[in-house]
Amino acid sequence: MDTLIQIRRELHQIPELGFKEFKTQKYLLDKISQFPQEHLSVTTWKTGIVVKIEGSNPSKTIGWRSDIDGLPIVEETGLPFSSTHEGNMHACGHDCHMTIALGLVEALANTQPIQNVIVYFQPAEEGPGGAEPMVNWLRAERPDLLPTEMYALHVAPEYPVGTVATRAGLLFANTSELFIDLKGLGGHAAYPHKTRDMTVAAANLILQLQTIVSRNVNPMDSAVVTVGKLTSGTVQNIIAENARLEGTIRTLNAEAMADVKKRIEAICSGIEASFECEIHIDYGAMYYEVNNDAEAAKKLLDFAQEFEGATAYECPAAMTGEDFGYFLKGIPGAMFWTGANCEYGLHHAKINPDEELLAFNTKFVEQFIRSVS
Ligand SMILES: CC(=O)N[C@@H](CCC[C@H](N)C(=O)O)C(=O)O
Repeated sequence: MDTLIQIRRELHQIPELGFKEFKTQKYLLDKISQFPQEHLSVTTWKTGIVVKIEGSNPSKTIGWRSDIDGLPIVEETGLPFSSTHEGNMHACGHDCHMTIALGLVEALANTQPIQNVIVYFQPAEEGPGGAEPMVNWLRAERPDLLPTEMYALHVAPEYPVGTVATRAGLLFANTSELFIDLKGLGGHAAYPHKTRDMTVAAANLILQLQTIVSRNVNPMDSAVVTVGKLTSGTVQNIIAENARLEGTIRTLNAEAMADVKKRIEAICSGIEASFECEIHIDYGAMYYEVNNDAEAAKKLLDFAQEFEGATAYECPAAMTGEDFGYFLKGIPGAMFWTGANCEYGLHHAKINPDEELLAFNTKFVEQFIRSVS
C-alpha cells in the first residue's frame, strides 16, 4: 500500500479530541524521528509539535500548519480502517491534513529547502481552540519559531481532487460556540401546573433563536445561529427540570457577532420571564475569522494554475470556522480548500475523503512551499 495512504489510515483509527491527542502526538513524533535529522529541530507544545527545517540560504521562514484533533462522532463509514476510539472520528479531514504535513516534513528533510520552513501540528482546532494559545506561546517563549509567511489547507468534500480553492480577504467566518443551560422545576408528568417544564422552554427558545437570522440580521449581510444539540429531562413521565442547548454562531465580522449575542441574551431574558426559569449562557471558544492576505492568496492561485492536475478556483467565503485565523491575524498568509471528492460533508459520520488527495497535495504543498521566495 502507498505509504501516504497507510499513514492516513493509521491516523484515522486513533482520533482524539482537542488537547487529548496523546497517541496522535506519539505517532507523529515517531514518524518524524525516522526522517533524516540533519536539518530538523523538533519542539513539542502541549499535544502539538513544531518542526523546523533549516534552509540552505534562507531570507525568510515559511510556515505550514496542520490541525490534529478529531470530533466526538460515532463513525458510520463501515471502512476496514474505521476509528478504534469508540465515539470519536476524524470527520473533518485532519487525518489527511496530518498525512500531507508529514509528507512535507519528509520531503524537506530529504532535500533541504532554500528558505527555512516550520511545520506546525496544532491541537484542538475543533474546540476549545489550539491556535490562539499556540500563537501566544510562540510570541512569548519561542519567537524564533514564528514564520514570516504562513499557509494551510482544509479538505473540501464538494470539490474534485486537485481543486485549489481560495480567495483574497475573508475565507472563513468569525465563530463562537454557544451553550445555554435552562433550570426550571421538575415533577410528575400528570401535574404540569406544579412544574416549570424546561423541555417546553427549550423548544420555544430554539424557535425564537431562529428569528435572529431571519428578523434581526440585515438581509444583505450573513450570519448563522445553529443549535446542534438539545438535551432535557430524564424519562418519559417526568417533567424536565433542566435543559441544555449546544450550538454555534457564525458572522462575517466581529461587530455582527456582538449584535447576535445581544439578541440571544434578550431572547433568553424573555424566556426566563415567560417560563419562570433561570438561564445561563456560556459562549465557549471563539475563533477569529480566516482573513487571507491578498498577495499570499494570489501566489497560491497562480501556482495552482500552472501545477499539473490542479484546478485553481477563486471561491466564495464560507461560514465554516477555523482557528488558523489566529495565525493569520499577525502573519501574512493564506488558507485554501483542497478537493476531497466525497459524497458526505464535513462533520458527517459517513465522510470518506478520496485518498487520491494525499499524493496530490503532498506534492502540491511541497512544491508550492519551495516556490515561495
Ligand atoms: C472546518 C470546520 O469545520 N471547523 C469547525 C470549527 C469549530 C469551531 C467551534 N468549535 C464552533 O463550533 O464554533 C466548524 O464547525 O466550522
